[in-house]
Amino acid sequence: MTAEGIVGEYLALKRESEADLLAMQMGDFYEFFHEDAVTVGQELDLKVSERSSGGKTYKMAGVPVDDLTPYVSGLVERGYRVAVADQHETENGHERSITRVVTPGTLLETTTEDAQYLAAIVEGGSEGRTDEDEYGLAFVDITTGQFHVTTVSEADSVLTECYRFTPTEVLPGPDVRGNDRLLERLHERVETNSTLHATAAFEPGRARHTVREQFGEIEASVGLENEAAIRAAGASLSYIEETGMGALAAVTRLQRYQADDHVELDATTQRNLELAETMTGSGKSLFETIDHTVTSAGGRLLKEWLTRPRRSRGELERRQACIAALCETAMVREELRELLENVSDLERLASRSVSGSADAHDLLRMRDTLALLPQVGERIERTNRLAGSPLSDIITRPDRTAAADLHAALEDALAEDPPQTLTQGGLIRKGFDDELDALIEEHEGATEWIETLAEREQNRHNIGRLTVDRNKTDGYYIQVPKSETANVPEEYEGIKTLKNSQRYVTDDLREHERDILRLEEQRGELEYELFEELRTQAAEQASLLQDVGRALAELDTLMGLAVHAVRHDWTQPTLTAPGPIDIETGRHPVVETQTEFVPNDLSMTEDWRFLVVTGPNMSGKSTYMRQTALIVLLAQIGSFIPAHSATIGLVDGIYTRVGALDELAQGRSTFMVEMQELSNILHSATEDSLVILDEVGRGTATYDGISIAWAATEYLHNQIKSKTLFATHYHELTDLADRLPGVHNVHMAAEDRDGDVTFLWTIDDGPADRSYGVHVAELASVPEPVVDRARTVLRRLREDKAINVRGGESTGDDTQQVVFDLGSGQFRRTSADGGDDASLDPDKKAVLEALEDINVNEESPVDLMGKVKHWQEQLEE
Ligand SMILES: Nc1ncnc2c1ncn2[C@@H]1O[C@H](COP(=O)(O)OP(=O)(O)OP(=O)(O)O)[C@@H](O)[C@H]1O
Repeated sequence: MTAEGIVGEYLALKRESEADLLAMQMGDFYEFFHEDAVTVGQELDLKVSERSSGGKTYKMAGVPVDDLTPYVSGLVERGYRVAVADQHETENGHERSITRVVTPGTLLETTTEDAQYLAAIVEGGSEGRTDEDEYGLAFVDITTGQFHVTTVSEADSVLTECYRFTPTEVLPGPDVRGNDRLLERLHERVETNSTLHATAAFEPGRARHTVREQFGEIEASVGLENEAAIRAAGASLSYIEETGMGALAAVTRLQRYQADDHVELDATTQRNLELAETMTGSGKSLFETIDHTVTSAGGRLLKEWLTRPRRSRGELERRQACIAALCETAMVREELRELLENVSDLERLASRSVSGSADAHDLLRMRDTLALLPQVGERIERTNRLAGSPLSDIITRPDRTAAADLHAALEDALAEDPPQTLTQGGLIRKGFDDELDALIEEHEGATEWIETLAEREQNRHNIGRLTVDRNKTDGYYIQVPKSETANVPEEYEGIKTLKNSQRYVTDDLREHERDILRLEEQRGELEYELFEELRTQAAEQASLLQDVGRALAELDTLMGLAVHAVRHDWTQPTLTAPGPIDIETGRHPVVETQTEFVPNDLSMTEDWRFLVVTGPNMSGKSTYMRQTALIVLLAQIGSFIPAHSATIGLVDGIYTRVGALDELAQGRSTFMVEMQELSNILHSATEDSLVILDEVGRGTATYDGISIAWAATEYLHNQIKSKTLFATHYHELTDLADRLPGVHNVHMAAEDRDGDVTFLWTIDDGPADRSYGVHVAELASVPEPVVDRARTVLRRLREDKAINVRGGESTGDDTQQVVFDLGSGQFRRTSADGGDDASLDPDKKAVLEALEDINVNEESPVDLMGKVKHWQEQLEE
C-alpha cells in the first residue's frame, strides 16, 4: 500500500473510532499520524518524524508493539480517549480494525494507586416525570470492581457525590446533556472528561436488561428499584462493556447506597477542609498527615473513608473497637504491618485477570498475597485482644478455604522466575502437567546437546576457541577464529565470514535447531494455554480476590489509624446520637504536627449552639473552627481524635464557608461564590449539622456584609438550629448573643502589653475587645510609616463612628457600645452589659419584647387582635 493509502486508512479508522487519538499497528510498531503524531510527541516526548510520499508530507510517530501499553496509559491519564487499531493476518495479506478504545474511566493499566471512577449521571425518575428533580448516579471503578449506585434529589447533591468519587470520566445521560449549569459546575469542581455514550444505553428497558445480565434479577439481588438509578447503572455497565477490554466481569457486585448513609460534605467543604489535597497545593492534607498505611489498597480505603464519613454509630464503633485493640497490641501490630508490606493490590489483580491482561508476575503476586492471609489471620487469632475485637470478623469475612485453594492452584502451576513475556514458555512449574514435562525434557535434552557441543567440537578437532551461539538471523552456529580455521573439518558448512572469525553450521546442528524451534514453539503454546487456564481460574474468583483485598485493606487502614493515634496521643471519642459536642483540649490534626500547638476546649449544646468567634487576625480563629470540623469528621470515620477526651453527638452533615481562593483565579466574583455557598448551607443544613462560617459577608460593602451575616445568624439559630461556629471581624455581631438564647460569644485570647501583642491561642468566653489588624500588618513588616499612619487613621475612624452615631455629641459614657441594628438598619447604642438602650421607655420595651417573642403562626387571629389592642393601650399610656 502506498504511504498515502496508509494515511487514508488511518484517517478513516480514526473517524470510525470517534476517539481523540488513534494508534494503528503497522508490523512491529503502532503509529500515530498527522496531528495525532504531534500531540503524542508533545505529551510523551516521543520523536516525531516527517515523511514525504507522492509530493505530500506527513508527520508520524511510532512505538514498538510491546511498549504500547505505557504510552496509551500516559495519554489516557492526560485525558485523551485513545483508539487502538490492530493488524490481523488474512488470506490476502493483512487488514486493520479498531480493537479497543481506551478512555479515562475505563483504563485498566493505570499508573496511579488512586481509585479511578467512571460516573454516569441521569436526570429524572419515571418517564415523563419532570416535575421534580431526581438524579440517578452510578460510580464504577473497573480497576478494583467497586460499583456504587445511588439517587439524589438535587443538583448540588450530584456535585457532592461526584466530588466524593472524583470520577476521571463522566457519562452524562441524554437528559443531563442540556443542563449546562450542572455540567459547568461539575467541571469546575472535578477534573474530568465528559463522554457522550449512546443514548439508547440510558433507556430504562435497555439499562434494566444490562444490569440484569450482570447481576441477575435486579430487585432480588441488589435492591435496585429506582429507575434513574437503574438507567445510570445500566449505561455505565454498557460503556465498560464497549471500552473496558473485557474488564466488565470484575464488577462482581453492585453496592446501593443512600446519600444519607454518609455525612453530607458538600464539594466546597471537602475542599475547604483539605481532606485529600490542600487548597493551595502546598502543605499537607489531612490524608497525607494521618496516612500510615503500607498498601495501596489501604491508602485508597482511607481516602474513601475521609471523603465518605459515616453516620451509622454501629459501624463507627466497630472501627473504633478495632483501633483500640490495635493501639494496645504494639508488637503484633508491627508484625502485621510488616506482613502487609508484602501485600499486592488484589482488587487490581482481579480486574487484570478478568480482562486477560495479568501476566505471570501478576499471578505470582496474587499467590504471595494469598499466602499471607492465613499468616495474618493466625496472628490476629492468637492474640486475645485482637481476636476478641471486630478485627476477627474482618479477617474471617473472605472465604479462607477458597483463598487457600486458589493459592494452592497458583503455587502448583507457576514457575518461580517466569519471563516477562507469555509466549516463550518458562511460565509453568515442572511436575504440573505431564505433557509439558515431556516437552520440557525433550527440549532440555536438545538444548543440552547444543550447550555441550562447543566442548565436544573443541576436543574433537583441536580448535581451542571454538564457540557455539545463536542469533536472530543466523540461528545456531559454530564460530571459529580465523587463526584456527585450518582445523575445521569438512562437514562444517561456512555461512558467514566476519572480520576475525568464520561461522559454520553442520547437518546435526541444523537438525537439533529444528527440534529446538519446534519444541520451543510447542512448549510456548502449551504453557500459554496452561497459563490462560490458570488466569481464568483466578478471574472466576474475582469476587473472592476482591473480598480478600478489601479485608487486608481495611486491616491496613485501621492499623494506620492506630499508629497515628499512638504516635500523636489521640483518644477514642464517645459517640452519641445527634446532640451535644464536647471536646476537651482538642487540637488541629494537621497543624499539631507542624507546630507547638495550644489545645482548646469546645462545648456545644442546644442552648449553646451558635458560637460567634472573634479575635485578632492570625489569632487562631480559623484553626479552632477547622479543628472542630476535622475532629467531628475523624470521629465519623471511626478514627481516634486529637483531644484529651470528647463526646461527639453524630452529625448528619458538615458545612463550611471559608475563603474562596481558587474561584478568584477562575475570574468569578468572590462575593458571588461566597453567597452561593452560604445559600447552599442555608438550604441543606439541618438541626443535626455542624456549620462553620468564616467571615461571611466580608466580600462586600461593610453594611451589606453585616446585614447578611446578621440575618444568616438569625436564620441558622432560629430556623435550622444547627451547631454553628461563626468567626467574624464584625464586632457588631457579638451583640447577637444578647438577643438569641443559643448564641454565645467566644474569642481567641491575646495579650496586649503596651502595644506588643502576643497571641495566646486559647479560646475564652465573651467577645474580643478590639481588632489587631494593624498589629498583623506590623508583623508582616509593612513599612513603619504606613503602620503608624494606619494606627492614627484607625483611632480617628473609631472616634468618628462614635461621634456620628451619638449625633455629634459625646455622652462621655464609656460603658456604651455602638452596634449596628438590622431591625432599624442603623447604628444604636447598647450598654456594655448587653442590655438595650437604657433610655428606652420600659413600657415600649415590654411591647417590643412581646412583639418579638410572638409566633404569628401559632396564634389564632382573635388572640392576635386582642394582643395588638393591649399593646396599643400600653403605648398610649
Ligand atoms: N491553637 C494554636 N496553637 C498554636 N498555633 C496556632 C493555634 N491556632 C492557630 N495557630 C497558628 O496561627 C496561625 C493563624 O491562625 P488562623 O489562620 O487560624 O488565624 P485567624 O484568627 O483565623 O486569622 P484571620 O482572622 O487573619 O483569618 C496559623 O498559621 C497557626 O499556625
